[in-house]
Amino acid sequence: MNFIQKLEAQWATSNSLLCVGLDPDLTRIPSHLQEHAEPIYQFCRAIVDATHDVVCAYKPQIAYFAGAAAEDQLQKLMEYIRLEYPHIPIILDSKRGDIGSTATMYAKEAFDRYQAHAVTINPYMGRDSAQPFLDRADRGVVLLCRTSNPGAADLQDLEVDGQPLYERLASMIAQDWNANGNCSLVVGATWPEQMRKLRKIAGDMPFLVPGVGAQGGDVEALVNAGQTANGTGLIVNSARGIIYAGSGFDFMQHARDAAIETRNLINQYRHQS
Ligand SMILES: O=C(O)c1cc(=O)[nH]c(=O)n1[C@@H]1O[C@H](COP(=O)(O)O)[C@@H](O)[C@H]1O
Repeated sequence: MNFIQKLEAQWATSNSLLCVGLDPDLTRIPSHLQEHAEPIYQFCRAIVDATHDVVCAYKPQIAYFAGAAAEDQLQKLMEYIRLEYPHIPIILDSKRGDIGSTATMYAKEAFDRYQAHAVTINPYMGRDSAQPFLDRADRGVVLLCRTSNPGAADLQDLEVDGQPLYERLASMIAQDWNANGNCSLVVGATWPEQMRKLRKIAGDMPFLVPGVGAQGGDVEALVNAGQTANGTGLIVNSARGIIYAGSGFDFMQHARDAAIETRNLINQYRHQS
């Protein structure tokens, strides 16, 4: 089963388009976990156990692990999820992008070392920088297109022959780079208008949509703009809004409640398949 098939199966069985972002900041992890030998792993594992039946995917962000010299805890977490919840796709968020020979090593890192089902990459270095990832037909390649941050327009909206660069990129990916059918696009929740146009360009290609919760994206607007005809097509990511919903001994329950609330809000605006 390739990444897209796995995602489609999980969309259907979970009835959820919610992806919980695993961005474990040591300064925000509940104090009772701080003394543990592996606080980041313990925190993320508890969040996963509390939300596994509410999500379509998990997205660990590598910087939160690498910045704390805790890549071993990321590896352990990925193993845990694969073993306990093998049906849930894991998208490793590492936004890699480099010349082909180095990109080959980054693909190895994501798909062989961490055994991620999919990885985020930055495609703005061009096709050859994405190729080592695209060649792994069984894995997903999630390419930055129109990002959620306030500065997204600075470069991504520059016009090329009268069309914004991010739209050109989306067409290129849909018509050419997606030969193995393993591509998805990152489209920020904060830009529903742009998302609507991208949905027309990209057909049913899945969109990873960060920016709800802490970044304030409008769930109704994004679901209306980005869902496909069967009411799927979206991996709606929220990290801080869910994982830090509570900070005491019962942080898992608060995370679960926040995840259920976000899933239900998303579902409210979905077409019925
Ligand atoms: O690739 C991403 O996941 C990503 C792309 C983007 O355009 N904006 C964005 O926020 N992200 C990531 O999505 C997560 C958002 O986290 P919260 O704002 O806490 O929900 C972070 O891990 C970001 O690195």
